[in-house]
Amino acid sequence: MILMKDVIREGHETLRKKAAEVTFPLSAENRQLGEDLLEFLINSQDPEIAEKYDLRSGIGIAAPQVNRSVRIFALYVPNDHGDMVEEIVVNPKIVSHSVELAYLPGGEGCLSVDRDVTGYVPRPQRITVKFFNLDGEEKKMRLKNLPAIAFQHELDHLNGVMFYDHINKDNPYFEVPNSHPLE
Ligand SMILES: Cc1nc(NNC(=O)[C@H](CC2CCCC2)CN(O)CO)c(F)c(N2CCN3CCOC[C@@H]3C2)n1
Ligand code: NI
Repeated sequence: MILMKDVIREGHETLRKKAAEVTFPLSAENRQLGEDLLEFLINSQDPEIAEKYDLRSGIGIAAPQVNRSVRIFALYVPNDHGDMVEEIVVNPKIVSHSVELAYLPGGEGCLSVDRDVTGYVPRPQRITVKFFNLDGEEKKMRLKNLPAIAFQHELDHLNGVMFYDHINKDNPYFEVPNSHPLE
């Protein structure tokens, strides 16, 4: 199982690399990696397991964060209806996105960042994405609000981008035009 000791922290060069696409059929290790990433999120949201193994709670985690520079991440995040978006995402692409932006009023954090970095991270509020599952089947999905923000945060990790790269340097709480806080 993935533990916090396996999560690399800012300053590690892998976090700033562009991760490589994977080919199908997946190697046993890449399949196992995808499963381990999702298992970490589920464990991290279970109060007993999280406490027992000292896990920080997560709704997303990307392979580069455990020092594997491949285009795989996992999501385990509630949507607006409280249903869990539970996905192992391989070779993702955003195919279209809304003009409207959204941001978390409390800002974002990151399992690879051991400090509070304040400020709004404006991202498209709605996205249409394509990716493959572990079996190489292509999936197309429309996401909005928290699942959309999480997907984009994880996709950033595959491109060596950290959430604070998006924060306005001059005014971290700048209300980007046409952006809405997610309550
Ligand atoms: C917003 C939030 N961020 C949590 N952590 N940070 C993360 O997931 C980082 C990724 C997120 C940061 C902003 C968008 C993506 C990890 N990142 O570094 C991966 O690249 C949470 F844990 C969390 N929730 C709300 C839902 N709750 C359901 C019940 O269980 C607890 C859970 C807590 N919401
Ligand atoms: Ni992160």
